[in-house]
Parts: sequence; structure tokens; C-alpha cells
Amino acid sequence: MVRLLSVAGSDSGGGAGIQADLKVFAALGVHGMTALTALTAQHTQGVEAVHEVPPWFVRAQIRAVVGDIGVDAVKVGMLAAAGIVEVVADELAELDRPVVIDPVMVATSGARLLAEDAVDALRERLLPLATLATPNLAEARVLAGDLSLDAEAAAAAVHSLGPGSVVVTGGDEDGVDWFHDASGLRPIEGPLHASGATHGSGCAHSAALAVYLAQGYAPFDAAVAARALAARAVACGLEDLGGGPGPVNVGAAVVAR
Ligand SMILES: Nc1ncnc2c1ncn2[C@@H]1O[C@H](COP(=O)(O)OP(=O)(O)OP(=O)(O)O)[C@@H](O)[C@H]1O
Ligand SMILES: Cc1ncc(CO)c(N)n1
Repeated sequence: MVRLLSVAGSDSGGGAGIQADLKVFAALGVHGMTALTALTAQHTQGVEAVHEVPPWFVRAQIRAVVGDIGVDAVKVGMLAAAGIVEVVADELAELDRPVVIDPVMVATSGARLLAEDAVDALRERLLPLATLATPNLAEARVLAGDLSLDAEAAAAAVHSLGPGSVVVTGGDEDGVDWFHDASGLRPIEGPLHASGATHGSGCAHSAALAVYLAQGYAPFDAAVAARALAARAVACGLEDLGGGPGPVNVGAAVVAR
């Protein structure tokens, strides 16, 4: 049994965060485990409140599962605070496993999911530990420190910060994901679905990437497969749920393969 660990926040609305990750893990037939970093009181229209988990307890959750069950790959999502970034970096540095870092910063609704003073720690401590990093264009620009970059330039700039490879996702732009590794830049193209159900697309994408890396896919092949799964999850998304962008539907996406 392939064992996945998600280090991420809880979305009470069940669309993003840990809830999306566990749905992906179950749908792809792997064993999912979690280290919660924060609880959000959240729905499709926004984030009402955030309750951070103390860094020592994030560390305790990671150590608990690594020590007994073992981990084949890790997906990192919302980290909330600099102290949490530091302990996650400490623990991942000890773990010789593929790591996907989704540098979650701001929810689609505009709520901050990472404190502004935690961006430097994310860039300097965590990104160099990533097998693959999956910023969207806005996150890639912040990490690169240049808000005027286009997706191709942003992918190159984030790659130079130390991850093995980078995918700048294009869901909010044109649907083209830009992959950059040591051999350069490649587009990952596919349909852009006109769906009102995109909540959790980025979480589902990075969780699927971690599964495919654990199963031995090369990073580019994993990124192609994860883009296809995330796109189908958007196409099958639950548009009628809630008053905002509805949750992606990962289970239906896997059945539709
Ligand atoms: N409307 C869409 N049609 C097809 N694919 C999509 C669509 N929206 C997003 N995707 C795909 O989903 C994956 C996640 O990308 P996206 O840019 O949505 O991440 P994100 O902005 O981090 O998501 P989130 O809204 O969860 O923060 C990418 O592979 C992207 O191409
Ligand atoms: C908990 C959580 N993680 C990530 C995102 C980004 O989609 C979100 N909205 N909520």
C-alpha cells in the first residue's frame, strides 16, 4: 500500500485543503494521512476564521505517522505561519521522500492563508526541499519577488530558488501549466473548462502529483497526469453547491478516466 502524508489546513466546506487531499488519496487507491496546520471556517464564498495549530503539534503529527506507518511521499499545502513553515522544513529535511510543495498564500476569495512574514521562510527553507513546487501565477510572482513576470518567466524564476522542478498552474489564466526543471521549460496543455466549480483545484492537483511521484512517475509525467485529473475534477465539479465557486469533484473525475 502506497502511503501519502498531507501537511495542510482543513477546509470546513470540504472542497480544498486536507479534505480535497484525502478524497484524491482515496480515489487513487492509496493510504492517506494528515498533519493539520490550521483549521479554517470556510465555505464556497470565503474564509470566516482561521485557527492555527501550534508548531510543536504539527511536528508531533508528522513524527507520529512517519515513525509508525511510514510515508512514501508528502504533499504540503496551507502552512499559515512562519513557525509552522520552520518545523515542517525541519521534519522534511530528515525524510528522504518525494515532496510536493503547493505554496498556498491567498484563497480565491482573498483571505490570507499564509502570514506575510512567513513568505521568506517558505522561499528559503521549504522550496529547496521540494521535488516539485506547484505555485499558481500569483504565488509564483510573490516567490520570485517580481509581480510583473509572465508564467514562463515566473516558472524559471521559481525553479532558480531550488526545487527539483516547478509547475506554474494556469487555472486562473489560460489553463496552460508551465513545467520547468533542470532541462528547461515545457508547456502542459489541455482543455480549460468553463465551470463554476474550481474550489480545491490546486489542492487536488498537488495531492495527485504526490501520489504519482510515490508511484514512481517522473516529475513531468506526474504533472501531465495531475493536470488531466484536476481538469476533469473541475469539469465534473459541483457547481450548485454553495453561493460561490463550488467544490471540484475528484471521485467523479477518477471514474471518468
Ligand atoms: N477551468 C479549468 N479547466 C481545466 N483545468 C483547470 C481549470 N482550472 C484549473 N485547472 C487545472 O487545475 C490545476 C490547478 O490549477 P489552479 O491554477 O486552479 O490552482 P490554484 O490556483 O492553486 O487552485 P486553488 O483555487 O485551489 O488555490 C492545474 O493543472 C490547472 O491547469
Ligand atoms: C485549507 C485550505 N487550503 C488551501 C486552500 C486553497 O485553495 C483553501 N482555500 N483552503
